[in-house]
Amino acid sequence: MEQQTLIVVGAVVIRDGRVLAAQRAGPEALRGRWEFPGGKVDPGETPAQAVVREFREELGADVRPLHQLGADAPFPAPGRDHTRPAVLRLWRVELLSGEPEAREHLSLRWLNAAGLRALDWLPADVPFLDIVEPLLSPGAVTRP
Ligand SMILES: Nc1nc2c([nH]c(=O)n2[C@H]2C[C@H](O)[C@@H](COP(=O)(O)OP(=O)(O)OP(=O)(O)O)O2)c(=O)[nH]1
Repeated sequence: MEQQTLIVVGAVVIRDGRVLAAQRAGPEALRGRWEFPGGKVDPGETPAQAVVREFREELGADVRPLHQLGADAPFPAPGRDHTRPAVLRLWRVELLSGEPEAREHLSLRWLNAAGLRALDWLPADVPFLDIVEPLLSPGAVTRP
C-alpha cells in the first residue's frame, strides 16, 4: 500500500536579526541535533494550524504564520522500523506573545548568521540555511 507523504512544518521566527533554533531531545538518533521548532501536520489540520499548535505545545508561546519559506524539501522520516516519505515545509512566523522556552527540546538558541552555520542541523534543514541566512543580516529588507 502506498504511504501518504507526511508533512512536517518548521517555524522560522526571527527577532533582532536572530533566528530561533531548537535542539532535539529525541529520538536517540536525532538527539542533540538542531531543527526549526514544529512537527507533523495532523490529519484534518492545515500546515499553518500545525505550526501554531506545535509552537504552543513545545515552546509555550503564540505565533502567527506569515508565509512559506522556499519549497518543500523531501526527506525520509524515521519511523518505528522503517522510514516513510515526508517533506519539510518551513513557515516564517511572527512571535505574538510569550517567551519561547524549551519544554520538549534540550535547548533553544537565537542565532546570528555565524551561529546558524555552526550548528549540527538535521539533514533536511541544511538546504534551508541559504534561505534563512540572508534574512538575518542587520540591513535585510524583508517581509516581517
Ligand atoms: N519539527 C521539525 N522536525 C524536523 C525538522 N527537520 C526534520 O528533518 N524533521 C524531522 C524530525 C522528525 O523525524 C520529524 C518531525 O517529528 P516530530 O517528532 O518533531 O513531530 P511531532 O512533534 O509531531 O511528534 P510526535 O507527535 O510524532 O511525537 O521531522 C525540523 O526542522 N523541525
